[in-house]
Amino acid sequence: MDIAEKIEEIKVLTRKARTSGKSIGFVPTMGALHAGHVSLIEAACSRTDYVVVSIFVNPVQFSPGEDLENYPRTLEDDRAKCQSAGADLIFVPSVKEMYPDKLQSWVEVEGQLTENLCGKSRPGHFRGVTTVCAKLFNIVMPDIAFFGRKDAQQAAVLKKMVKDLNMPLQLQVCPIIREKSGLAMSSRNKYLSDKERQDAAVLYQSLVKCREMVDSGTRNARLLVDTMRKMISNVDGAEIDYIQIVDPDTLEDVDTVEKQAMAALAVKIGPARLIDNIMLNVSAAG
Ligand SMILES: Nc1ncnc2c1ncn2[C@@H]1O[C@H](COP(=O)(O)OP(=O)(O)OP(=O)(O)O)[C@@H](O)[C@H]1O
Ligand SMILES: CC(C)(CO)[C@@H](O)C(=O)[O-]
Ligand code: BAL
Repeated sequence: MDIAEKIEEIKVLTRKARTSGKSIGFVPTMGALHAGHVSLIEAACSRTDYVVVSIFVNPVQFSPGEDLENYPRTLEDDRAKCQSAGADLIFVPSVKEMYPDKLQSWVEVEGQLTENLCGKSRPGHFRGVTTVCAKLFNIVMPDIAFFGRKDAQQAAVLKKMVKDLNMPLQLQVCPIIREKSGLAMSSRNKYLSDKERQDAAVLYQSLVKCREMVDSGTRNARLLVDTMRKMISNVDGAEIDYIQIVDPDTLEDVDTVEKQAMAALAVKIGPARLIDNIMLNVSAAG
């Protein structure tokens, strides 16, 4: 496995793989890798011949006051995880390498896709994500890029960017990997104390309850959200940012669950703002 800090090195190595007939898989990350990231690397290895992982804590997707400085950085451990998952190349650029001059060109997806859900409390966040992903896609030129469904809004926004701008790659969205308690794996779980980590299991429990209610016939989104809100509010100190039922493709709010929908939430538990979601399926008969 190679590790490179410079864009030029990545271009040379990926060109070599491409000219020898290999398909290129790409897993963009911000590091502090866990089993969720490993599952993306494994998916990439199973579908493509040469797998590139990027590790870059992208400053332009953080707002002032967010956790940019404190974001966990665990490069040695990350390198070992990439190697054992089967990656071929890790790209670890510096901020200077990615943003050598003041950035004047941005890629932005407009509308509810970026304004609803996390867009409300993280203005500018998705513009930072789409811009860095556009840059990374231009550097790596992958055939397939792999993203996790935990960040479902990010995946929906990036799909729209790729479609709107005819970017020559496919996106594959992979399942959420969870801890035993059901808590979605996340680099930010490192901020949680043992007690907070136990408390945070309520997020998935509330999503499962929501899905069970839909399975047994509840269609009213307000009732679903109220039930989840009550469960989460029982945890001392949990601060709800949002709990919403949305269309999984457009991310527009849904009042009545008549076709497939997504329950999504963001909740602060102690110092960590955590997100999670679940698909709600309505059978033709139901
Ligand atoms: N539990 C998970 N299961 C599957 N994919 C995941 C999981 N957690 C993160 N990913 C995916 O890994 C990729 C890189 O995400 P990132 O490095 O931000 O990790 P993260 O754990 O989501 O971190 P954060 O705590 O900052 O949200 C994204 O596509 C993200 O959706
Ligand atoms: C896609 C991404 C690597 C862009 O910085 C980041 O938002 C993430 O880790 O999900
Ligand atoms: N996992 C998405 C990156 C972020 O929260 O900034």
